[in-house]
Amino acid sequence: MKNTFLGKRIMGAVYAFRGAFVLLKTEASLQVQAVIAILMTVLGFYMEISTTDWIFQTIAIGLVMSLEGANTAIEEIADFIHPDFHHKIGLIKDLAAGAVFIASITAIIIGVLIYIPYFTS
Ligand SMILES: Nc1ncnc2c1ncn2[C@@H]1O[C@H](COP(=O)(O)OP(=O)(O)OP(=O)(O)O)[C@@H](O)[C@H]1O
Repeated sequence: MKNTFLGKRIMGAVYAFRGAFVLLKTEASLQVQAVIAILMTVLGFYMEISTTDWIFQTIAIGLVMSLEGANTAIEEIADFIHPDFHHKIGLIKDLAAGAVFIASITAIIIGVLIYIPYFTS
């Protein structure tokens, strides 16, 4: 079963699920983002936002959390290949963190654009 096409896809999903679980269990910034995601979901139900708004909110949450996961993987690779201080490693980590920062600003703007009409009507 493990060497069949379907078996390999299932095992890939299991490994990916394990990675997501490790991220949630160990990464403080991802835990904070998960709490914010839950709060925004509760707010979405409370304000009864539209399906389109749910789509944008879900994409914004997924974008930030998945980029945070990629950022963590990049940090792990950087520490593995060069555990000592090096300006290139610093730059690589800053660039990866910068990507999460851009996604976070985007998510905040999306959130403001979604909820302003609900709070002002
Ligand atoms: N080996 C290194 N060489 C040079 N600069 C580094 C190195 N490690 C970290 N830095 C600098 O410190 C910053 C923080 O790095 P760190 O690995 O502690 O990530 P972090 O932002 O604290 O993320 P996390 O809390 O998820 O580990 C980097 O963005 C980089 O500027």
